[in-house]
Amino acid sequence: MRHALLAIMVAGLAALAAGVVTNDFYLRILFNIGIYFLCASGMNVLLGYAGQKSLGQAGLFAAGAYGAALLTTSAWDLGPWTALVLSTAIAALCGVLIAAPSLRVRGPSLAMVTLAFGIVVEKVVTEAEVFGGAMGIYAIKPLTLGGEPLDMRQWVWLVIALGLGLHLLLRNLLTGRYGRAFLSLQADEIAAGAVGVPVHRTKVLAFVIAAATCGLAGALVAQQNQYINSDFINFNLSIFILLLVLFGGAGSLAGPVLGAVTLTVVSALVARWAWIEHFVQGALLLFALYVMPKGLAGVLDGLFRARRGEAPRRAEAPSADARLPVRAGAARDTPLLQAEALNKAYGGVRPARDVSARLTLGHIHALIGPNGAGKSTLINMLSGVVRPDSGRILFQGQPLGRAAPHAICDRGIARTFQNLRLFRDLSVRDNVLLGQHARMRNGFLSSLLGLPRAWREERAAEARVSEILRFLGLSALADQPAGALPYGLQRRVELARALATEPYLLLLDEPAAGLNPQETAELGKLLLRIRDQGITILLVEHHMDLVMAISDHVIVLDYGATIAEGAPAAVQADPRVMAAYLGTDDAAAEEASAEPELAVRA
Ligand SMILES: Nc1ncnc2c1ncn2[C@@H]1O[C@H](COP(=O)(O)OP(=O)(O)OP(=O)(O)O)[C@@H](O)[C@H]1O
Repeated sequence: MRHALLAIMVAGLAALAAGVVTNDFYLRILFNIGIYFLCASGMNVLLGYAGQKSLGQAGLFAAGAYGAALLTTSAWDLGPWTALVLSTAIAALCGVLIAAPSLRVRGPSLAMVTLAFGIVVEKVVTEAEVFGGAMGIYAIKPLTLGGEPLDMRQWVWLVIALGLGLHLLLRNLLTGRYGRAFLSLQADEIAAGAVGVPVHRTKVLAFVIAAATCGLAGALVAQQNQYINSDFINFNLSIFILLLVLFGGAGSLAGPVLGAVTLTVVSALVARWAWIEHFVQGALLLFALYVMPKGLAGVLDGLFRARRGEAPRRAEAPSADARLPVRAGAARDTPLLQAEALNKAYGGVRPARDVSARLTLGHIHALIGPNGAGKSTLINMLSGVVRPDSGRILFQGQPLGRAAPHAICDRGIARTFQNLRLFRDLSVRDNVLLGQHARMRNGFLSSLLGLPRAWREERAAEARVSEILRFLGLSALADQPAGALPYGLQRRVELARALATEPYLLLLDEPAAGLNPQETAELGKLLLRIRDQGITILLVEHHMDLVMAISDHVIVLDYGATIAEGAPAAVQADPRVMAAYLGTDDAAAEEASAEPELAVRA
């Protein structure tokens, strides 16, 4: 609420300034700030939150501008307000187009593809007859109020109103499950999918939001000027939009406004020396990247944070009375999971050879084997991160087929990773809330509009997450960035995040790796409590003491094949298992079988 009031106050002050200013030059600066704010707000979602680097935003600006131009001047002859809405929609559709490559390429490659998109659009609008060639399109209908075209002051008020509306809508969206989902993409796409975030869909959404706001800005500029030509659409514009976000503060709600105000004013100051303008932009980009990587918003935030001081970093003991949120309705008449004859090969390496496994509801199953035996590969196949070459997996009697990781998570299989994959810059609470992503039912519109349903879902998810944090003894660390915690606690946060997906089956890839003996013993107790709350566990582990102490059933892999399975004691005494671990030949294995008390160790 405080944020909304502040935003309304800032917009009110800007509107007041527009009301008293008489000079057209200053009104135009205010108009430009509004236009660039619109572009930057959407770009902030794409770059600052979702972490997708696009250098083609000028192409989307063009889609909106030329959309409005053609819709109001050609045979369609639409009204200017209808054209404004439709051209924004056209730009949003182009956003889907530009999002397509992002599903395949990342980082610099994505930047190159989007750059190519911008250049192609620039070429097309310069050359194609339909866009008026280099001359552009004239006599675009301006927006009207009561039949009269808006005057400059009214244009400024309009962009301020649109900017405020957009800011409040995006704030609703970004402070809830969608904002967290965008941030998770930026941090780690594999982990995002594993906790239930639909990676492709969320990426496309970010591109569409950025495209729609750029398109809206383009349409407004075309309608205000009443003409558009290819001079407006150039690579500099794409860079400028990028700079607005980087300089203002990527990933901060205040970033776009700080960027738009500062850079528009600076541009206006140096506008009369064209050669300096580009130089200043380049210098500001370098300055933003090197000196303040989190932009102006980051600098201001840092000042406030320094005053607030640091919070404690100690975990408390897990709370004995906390209860995990558990999904009802696990099928009891079939095995929880059945893997049948799974095979996987990477060139000559075959980490899965006809692997079959059967997991029973309410048990702790351990998956053991020497290094490189194929344990992580099996976990990856069960969680959809890796597709088996052949074989099938049935979960609660239904085949998983080619389901994506987020869909598998949604069906009730959660996982942790051998090499931690936390969202390091997010707080512990947000990491765990991301686990709730697929359990929350508020859709895009209710989140964007901040409807009561979205608030209720958010509060309910927060309550469940608090309970999970209590269960694991992490409550005191909820507001700490996950990446700043000691390693053992980071492992616990990853476990909390997986539990937040409310799984039937929890796949744990070496959860005790890097833990000291005391932490390992605590982990063992926690896993037993998790099982007792009805969650089945498949545990990949090298700590044999832990495996033997808590498992109900052990599966042993060697060279991608199952060599033994059964109760822990029986498996421990199995000569094939000892041979695999000790690297002995058959004769030695026979000999070893005569000494059943020999402990199996990794
Ligand atoms: N993406 C990949 N590309 C090529 N080879 C791979 C890939 N993933 C796994 N492998 C190989 O498959 C084999 C099994 O790897 P996996 O990580 O499943 O073993 P593991 O039993 O989990 O081993 P560890 O206990 O050391 O973690 C290894 O030889 C590994 O190098």
